[in-house]
Amino acid sequence: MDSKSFLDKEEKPIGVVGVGSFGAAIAIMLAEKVDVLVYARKPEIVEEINSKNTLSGKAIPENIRATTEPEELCKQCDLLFFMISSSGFQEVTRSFAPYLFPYHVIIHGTKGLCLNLPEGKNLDQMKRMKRSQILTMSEVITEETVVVRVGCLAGPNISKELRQGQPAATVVASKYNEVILEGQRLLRSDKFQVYGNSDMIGVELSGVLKNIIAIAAGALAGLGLGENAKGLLISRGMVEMIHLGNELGGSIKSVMGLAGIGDLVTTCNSVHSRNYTVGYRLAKGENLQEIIEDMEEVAEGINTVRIIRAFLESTDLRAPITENLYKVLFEGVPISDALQFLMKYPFSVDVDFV
Ligand SMILES: NC(=O)C1=CN([C@@H]2O[C@H](COP(=O)(O)OP(=O)(O)OC[C@H]3O[C@@H](n4cnc5c(N)ncnc54)[C@H](O)[C@@H]3O)[C@@H](O)[C@H]2O)C=CC1
Ligand SMILES: O=C(CO)COP(=O)(O)O
Repeated sequence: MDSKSFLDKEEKPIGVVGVGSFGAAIAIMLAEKVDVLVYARKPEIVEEINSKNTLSGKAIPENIRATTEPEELCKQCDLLFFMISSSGFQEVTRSFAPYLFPYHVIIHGTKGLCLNLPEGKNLDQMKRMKRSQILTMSEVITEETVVVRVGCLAGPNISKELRQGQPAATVVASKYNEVILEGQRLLRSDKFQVYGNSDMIGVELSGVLKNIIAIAAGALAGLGLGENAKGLLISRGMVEMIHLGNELGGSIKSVMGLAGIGDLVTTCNSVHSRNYTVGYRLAKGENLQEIIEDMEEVAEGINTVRIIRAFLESTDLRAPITENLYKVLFEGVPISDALQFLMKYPFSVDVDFV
């Protein structure tokens, strides 16, 4: 593979928007090959990176520089990795939009959903939602900017493990082959494998939907249940992801790949997963509000459960794990009752999706 970028003869820095846990891990991996310019909204983070070459007190490569200015990032970089949690994604995308041109490429790493609701409406008021009212992050980018070549990054990528240099793999998905090739060129290393997939929506949805099942897996662990129960949850969770992903516009095949079943197994087994941790703490008796207030980072699955529950109301589809988790999270149903309901649910066909 050509070691030069398809974007420009001269290698420009690569932009990383957001240096939370995942953004920092990706910026550090990119810095092994190219110069990196990161955007952070807090001046003290930018100051720390530029003056000390550290982030939260930990050393980072010298070729990572930082700015608080979207305009500077867009001027200096042709390719930007958007690594913002879904709650801030629309706002940040809008702040970049005036400086983006059709030659820019954006690859995002966000495993959440945004909403496209009429003026003045919010999720609390929406009992049911149509697909057109739900946006994946690639849809946000396409809606808010003139950028055409959009991609996403999803897979079993617990950032703590990536920062430790442990082996892992991811999927770069895009309708545009050059976006996939560029993602592979920039991220692939002896420790990091990068697969390509042209079903971007399916890959995005896989990363989004597995968070629901990861919360449920944490709850099972918190209840002290064993590996048989987890095997049941993961396999039924995968079936639920397949049907939901398909209804939302993704391909079944993507759920069966690294971004689907791969990430599902990882997050359902990792104490480093925020979503798993939410479920675990709920099962130990804490309430959701306490957990959210106490967590520094976002567990995307909580909001995803609400959005998917409202989406289900506009379809004939049943998603028993999601529906029961909604009752646990937002209607005060005890986890043990939800589990009993699932044990009695008339699942009968093992494989009904091929
Ligand atoms: N941490 C992980 O292991 C992985 C996380 N992800 C996904 O990546 C996304 C980000 O996750 P983390 O980095 O872990 O979260 P985080 O909470 O550590 O970082 C989120 C970043 O978004 C920025 N941000 C949020 N709202 C903003 C706003 N309105 N304006 C400007 N900046 C804003 C924050 O400042 C921060 O830099 C999530 O969707 C998550 O599901 C994906 C794979 C692995
Ligand atoms: O998606 C992840 C790893 O692939 C991270 O999961 P959490 O958001 O649950 O920490």
